[in-house]
Amino acid sequence: MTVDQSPAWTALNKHAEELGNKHLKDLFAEDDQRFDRFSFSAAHCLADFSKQRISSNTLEKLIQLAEQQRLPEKIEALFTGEHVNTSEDRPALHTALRQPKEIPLRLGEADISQEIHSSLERMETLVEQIHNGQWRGYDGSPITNVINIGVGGSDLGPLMACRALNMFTSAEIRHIEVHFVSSMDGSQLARLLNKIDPASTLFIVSSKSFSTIDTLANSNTAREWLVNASGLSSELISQHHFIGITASPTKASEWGIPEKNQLHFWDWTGGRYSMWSAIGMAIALHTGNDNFRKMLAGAHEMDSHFRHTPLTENLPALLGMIGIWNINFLDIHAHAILPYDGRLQHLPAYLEQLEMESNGKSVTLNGDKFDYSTCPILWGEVGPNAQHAFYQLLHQGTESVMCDFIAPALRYQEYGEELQAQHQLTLANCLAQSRLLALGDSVLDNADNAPLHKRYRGNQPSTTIILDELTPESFGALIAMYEHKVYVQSVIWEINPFDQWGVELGKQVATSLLDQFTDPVAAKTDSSTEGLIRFVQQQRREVKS
Ligand SMILES: O=P(O)(O)OC[C@H]1O[C@](O)(CO)[C@@H](O)[C@@H]1O
Repeated sequence: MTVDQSPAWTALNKHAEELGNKHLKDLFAEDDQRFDRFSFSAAHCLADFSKQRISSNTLEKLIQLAEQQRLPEKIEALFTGEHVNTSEDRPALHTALRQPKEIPLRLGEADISQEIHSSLERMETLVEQIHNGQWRGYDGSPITNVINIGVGGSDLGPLMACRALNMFTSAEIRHIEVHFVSSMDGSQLARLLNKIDPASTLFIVSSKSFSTIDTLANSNTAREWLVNASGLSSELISQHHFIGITASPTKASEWGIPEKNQLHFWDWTGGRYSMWSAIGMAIALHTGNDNFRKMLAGAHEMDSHFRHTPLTENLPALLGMIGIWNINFLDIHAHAILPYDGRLQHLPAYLEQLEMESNGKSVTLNGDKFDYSTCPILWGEVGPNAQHAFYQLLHQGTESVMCDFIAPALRYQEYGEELQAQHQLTLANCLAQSRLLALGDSVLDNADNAPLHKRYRGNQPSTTIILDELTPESFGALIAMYEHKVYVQSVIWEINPFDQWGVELGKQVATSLLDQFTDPVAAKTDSSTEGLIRFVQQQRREVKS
């Protein structure tokens, strides 16, 4: 029996028939305590669910579904290292990466807490060497530019964190600029190589597998650039200019990263859950080791909340379960991520991978196909900019969309009044948008008289997440909250959120197509692919002649 045939699911279906058509403006009119009833806080975050299309009864029924799916036991299984990643037969222990050293965690014979902390300390030593100018380029220059080469989980987390926590970078380490290169097309790399000095540039090759073609292509180009600039061998260049961060040390060595320049993490760290491991080195380089540790501490705070708080007040559990309500019972399949703080500009892209690569699945843990919906389509943008781009669709389009509004309560405390006023303006916009999305033009007195093209129907559900301030701690907690939300949903849908088989075949097909560009009689494909390759070849011939 799949979950959609279970008693708790059936009860929610019935409840959705009764409540589902009720407009948010009526829910607010009936109960002026909605905010108190439906907002919860923990670990620097307040989540206001009152603008979701829920009643207390909805939450009770969602909790019953979570209990029926044994969520509390599954949470414990995650933290204690059970093999929750069934298709790859291993644990998913990202929570262990942010656990304080004193708390032991046995995995088989080993206490992995010790291993994790020695890796962290080794990373910190390298970071210090780079910060204090001890690490030198091939001509003795200290390092001033660091380029993280990685993609997906080996890029998005560190990139997001560096932008989010930029203001915490102290003056002593500002001389190091950290850049990110991910795309295999080479555009980011080409732009950088044109303007930086090879002798003072260090590359961090971040790749769990050390076999991702995007990352290897960029790394090969980078090494070639250094070899050409220095006239030295690639071995010597690798000694001074390449650090490898990986769970596949043999492959890193084969590529040419000397062992002393390698930092390792573990196959039980999923790529998109890895910014807490040595993959986060770019974050420590940019914001300092102490801030990296504060980020881990904030995430750990959220972990403890998730592990020990009853479901009725558990932020990640509620966030996940209300998502389930929207997707599976209110039939909403689009989710917008709207940070009202430019420092969180990369949060939407990060969550796109976290949520869609984790839960974009259609087969249960037992390998059965099912009929219910799973992960919705996520996208987003910094809220104030999105207002001038796609909010038209949110307010007047035909699609139901659930939104997450995210903002800090306090900002610019140490700056002048102008910037503080800008923050207030931003918050006012954030609250205005969620209010209008929920209530529609009932916020006006005489909206009924307006022509249809000026009407706002409202009833678009949203959650507002307010951080006390954006700090390394609150940022860590926020991201951990979303990680756990994804896990909660996977437990309900009975899917494995820790594998990503859906990205493998594309890599294989691309490899085989590469031959087609040079050998036109290579294996047959399809008329579109062949036609497009012919067109590219023809363009090349014309340029040559
Ligand atoms: O760190 P790696 O092994 O280079 O992988 C990069 C990314 O590629 C993926 O495997 C998808 O192709 C992601 O899951 C991962 O974050």
